[in-house]
Amino acid sequence: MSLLDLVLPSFIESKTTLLLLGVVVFFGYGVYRMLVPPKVNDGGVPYIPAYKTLFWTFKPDPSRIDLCNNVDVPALKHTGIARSWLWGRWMYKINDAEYARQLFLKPTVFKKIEMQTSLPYTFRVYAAGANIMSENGDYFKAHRAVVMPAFRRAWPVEHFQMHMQKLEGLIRQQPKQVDILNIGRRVALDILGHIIMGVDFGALDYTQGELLEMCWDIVEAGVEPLYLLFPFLDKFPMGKRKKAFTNVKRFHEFIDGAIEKKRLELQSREQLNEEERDRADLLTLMIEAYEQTKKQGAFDEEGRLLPSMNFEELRNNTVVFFIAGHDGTAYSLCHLITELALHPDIQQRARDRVISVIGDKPDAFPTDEQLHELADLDMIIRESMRKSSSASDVRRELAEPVTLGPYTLPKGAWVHVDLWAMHHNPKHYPDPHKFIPERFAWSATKSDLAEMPHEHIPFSWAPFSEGGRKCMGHKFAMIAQRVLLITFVHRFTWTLPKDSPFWIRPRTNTMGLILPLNLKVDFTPRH
Ligand code: HEM
Repeated sequence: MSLLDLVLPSFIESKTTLLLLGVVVFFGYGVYRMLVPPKVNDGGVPYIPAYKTLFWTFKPDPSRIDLCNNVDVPALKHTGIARSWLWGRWMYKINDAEYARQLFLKPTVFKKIEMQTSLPYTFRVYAAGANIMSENGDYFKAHRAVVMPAFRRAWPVEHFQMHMQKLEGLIRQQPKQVDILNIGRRVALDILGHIIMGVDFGALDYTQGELLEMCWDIVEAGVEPLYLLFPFLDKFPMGKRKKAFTNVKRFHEFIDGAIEKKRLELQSREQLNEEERDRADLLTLMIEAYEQTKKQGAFDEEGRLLPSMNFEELRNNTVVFFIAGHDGTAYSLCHLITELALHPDIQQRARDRVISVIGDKPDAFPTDEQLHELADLDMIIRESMRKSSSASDVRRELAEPVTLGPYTLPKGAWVHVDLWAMHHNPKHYPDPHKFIPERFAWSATKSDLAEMPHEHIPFSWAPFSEGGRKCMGHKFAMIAQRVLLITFVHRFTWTLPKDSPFWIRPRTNTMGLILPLNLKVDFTPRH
């Protein structure tokens, strides 16, 4: 009789030991799967060891640029594609614009990942359920029929003026060591509250504290790297995470109330005219389109009747506008301020240009025409969004096998364009770590595609994604950044404190939407 025969029976008899053994096998298999990706007949796509991603994600003092430089760009250098561990699974990561082009332009093959079926228990699904961002095919078209009319509009400067004045006042009160993330989030929330729902969140006035806290708690929970890497943890929300789930419930109630109020207002009045439409908030326009499609149905390009959207989905889309819109806008503003603090010469050139158009009176603010005339400032914004894209990636699921260069990826695989790695791919952008707005000089002209120089590779700049599923708020987000840039260079000069760690490299989180960590800036009023 061997030693094993003696030990094993008594070992197995104990239920606790068996349970423990089960847990060890379960987690052991999980760890093994993280270290060794399952074999796939894809033509030999290389893989990035998961421990590397984990190390650069969770190391103290993290930075997305470190993850990009030390893991993504070297791994993708020769192939433009590699397998990577994210969202609790292996997926394909790409940073070659030619591969990205296929993903952007073939939405029926590179489908949106329907989170509510693939990872139904996650915070993201709890917060935003089925919405325009997550749907495919006819369901996406049904959402688009209701959402799109809200975005077919102009964005007059009057939408921004009051918020910019408040922001200016706030900085003037205490111009040194300004916490940029904090003010970026405040201004984004107030602007978005205004344009999405016509609600004043009072973020720049430091009023409405509870509502604000609730929104920020949700926003923070959405970019928590631990849950982005290991989504199964959302099955057991505890502590801070549990509080975030509760806050989502309260936020839903708040939005439901606002929708109901607006519906009643709309019922008691005539249809909106053109001028009212340009001033109306997105929710009002969306409810108008929703009521119309409920009465008359929504149809696709071939005249086929589309499924109808329900009330909950109307709310989900409002939540998505807040989550996607607030974070993207806030963090892009932060990155823009950082780049101009690091590059005083470019800051001054922008200032000279702005003064040449709007003058230098202390309260000068651009008119709509002047805003249009200053479109050439977008090259600074574009370069900032290239160097520090607030969205770090764009993910899709394959509806059928796809060939990318020498590789064939199987049906069902998840593929994501790593925007950071693509925007720092030296093949597309020589000296990718340098801030050179002139790379985008061609984009200042009206017919930008016609003016695009041959060396600029189409689709290599995609902070808003591209193709049929490009960000619906992209025009608004570009204008918001232009207005902020104009206001800031006109009213202030600014720099980083001497001891700022950002002089050496930016400190940011590493997954999801990318935001600066502990960034402080010193402002000096010009008037
Ligand atoms: C600088 C700010 C912003 C950035 C960087 C940004 C980025 C993005 C990106 C990368 C996507 C594509 C996601 C994907 O394909 O998986 C997207 C989609 C979307 N964004 Fe934005 N966004 C910004 C602002 C906004 C704003 C202000 C709104 C609305 C108020 C908005 C609404 C949307 C919507 C509705 C979609 C879904 C489009 C679709 O799936 O067809 N975004 N955004």
